[in-house]
Amino acid sequence: MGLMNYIKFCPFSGLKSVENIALMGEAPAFIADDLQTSFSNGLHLKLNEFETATVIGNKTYVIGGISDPTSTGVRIFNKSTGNWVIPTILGTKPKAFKGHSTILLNKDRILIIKTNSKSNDSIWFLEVDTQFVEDQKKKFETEVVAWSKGVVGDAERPIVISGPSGVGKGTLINMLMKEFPSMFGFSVSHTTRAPREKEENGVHYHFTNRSVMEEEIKAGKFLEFAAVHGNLYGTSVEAVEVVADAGKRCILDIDVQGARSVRGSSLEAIFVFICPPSFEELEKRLRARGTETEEQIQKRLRNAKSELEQGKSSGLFDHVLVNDDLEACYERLKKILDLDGSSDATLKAQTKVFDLPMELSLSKINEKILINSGNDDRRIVLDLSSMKGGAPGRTRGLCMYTTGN
Ligand SMILES: Nc1nc2c(ncn2[C@@H]2O[C@H](COP(=O)(O)OP(=O)(O)O)[C@@H](O)[C@H]2O)c(=O)[nH]1
Ligand SMILES: Nc1ncnc2c1ncn2[C@@H]1O[C@H](COP(=O)(O)OP(=O)(O)O)[C@@H](O)[C@H]1O
Repeated sequence: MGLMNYIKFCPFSGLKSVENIALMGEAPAFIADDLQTSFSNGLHLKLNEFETATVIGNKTYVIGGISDPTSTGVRIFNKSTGNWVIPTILGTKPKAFKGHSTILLNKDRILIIKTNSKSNDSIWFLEVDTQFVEDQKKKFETEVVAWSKGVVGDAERPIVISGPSGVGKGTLINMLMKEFPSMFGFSVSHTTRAPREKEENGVHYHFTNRSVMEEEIKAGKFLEFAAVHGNLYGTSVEAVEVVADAGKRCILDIDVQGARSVRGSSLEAIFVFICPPSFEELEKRLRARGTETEEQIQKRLRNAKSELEQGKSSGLFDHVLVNDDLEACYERLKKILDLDGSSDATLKAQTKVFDLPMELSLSKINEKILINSGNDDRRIVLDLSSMKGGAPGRTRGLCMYTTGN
């Protein structure tokens, strides 16, 4: 068997069946960092190169093979049934990586630190028993795990803007993006409605068709979705993550149903509802925009009545703004977002990026993870005390710094 190493565990009576399974693999094996943890489970699993095993109760989560695009990258060995399970994997998984170390947090998520990586792409969480994962297990009726990327720095809360068609949401969002280009990023939704003349695919919306979007919804690609004015609209997990990746604060222009779904998610957004000064003024703006047919305008106006009722009375929104005079409304919006008097230059995030070592080991002291490098005196600390968010979005509020040389 040459290179074949085993992670060896106390030879309990259940060992035999597990050993058979372990022998099925062909690739050279590798001893995981969390050997000690695995020992306590009484198992005898063979791991492939670059795989790690983390034990939670009766289940051993084997993470790795992520450099192989055909692999799902996560498999679970259930000690009580003696079976391997390939789970449904949600969230955006990390791009191909090889070496990594893992440590278990609160029995509900595994922290994964990639070796030989940049600090801004080194921290990942595999959620195995969080509220989100539990909800999805009921929905999919399978084992479910969910990836969430760890984001260093106290990323500002995303902003959800809702309001009836023609009230001025897009206009206000454009003003924010223009004045604070490095601070805000727009969550580009998917929609089945036809593009308007000046709309660009991938910029204003990802234009798609209903059957494709329904498939993607089933596959768990969307953070939320809703049928609005006869079309499907939805925010993909990726739309929000792209903005977070760019270090920006995410703005979502979504309807009241979508706002309700986001309220129930881990996104921890600020919810703003925009109202017109009157129904007549709303109708005037919608007609003046000239982007809809008469029939579509009538439908939007009918829907506006219930949207306005829900927006004002549901308690869903943190702030309700009347868009009477545009400039005055914009100033009030900036005040809500703590932007009055701030310039874009001073707001630009300055998070220092550094390299993580080729080899590393992890230990945990209270809310701090110590990342020890094999070769140098440098010690990297990951502080989880302000951790928030999580799958299907990012895990935010992390702090990572180096000590020593
Ligand atoms: N739930 C949900 N609503 C969305 C999304 N994207 C856009 N909407 C809402 O869909 C409605 C119609 O949008 P649109 O067709 O662009 O028309 P407009 O509001 O008149 O500019 C608006 O209330 C948007 O806020 C989304 O991803 N999810
Ligand atoms: N405060 C305002 N006063 C007058 N017209 C406005 C105001 N805000 C927006 N508009 C105009 O109303 C129309 C609808 O605005 P838009 O931003 O497209 O609305 P929404 O995105 O909410 O559907 C646009 O032609 C826009 O220029």
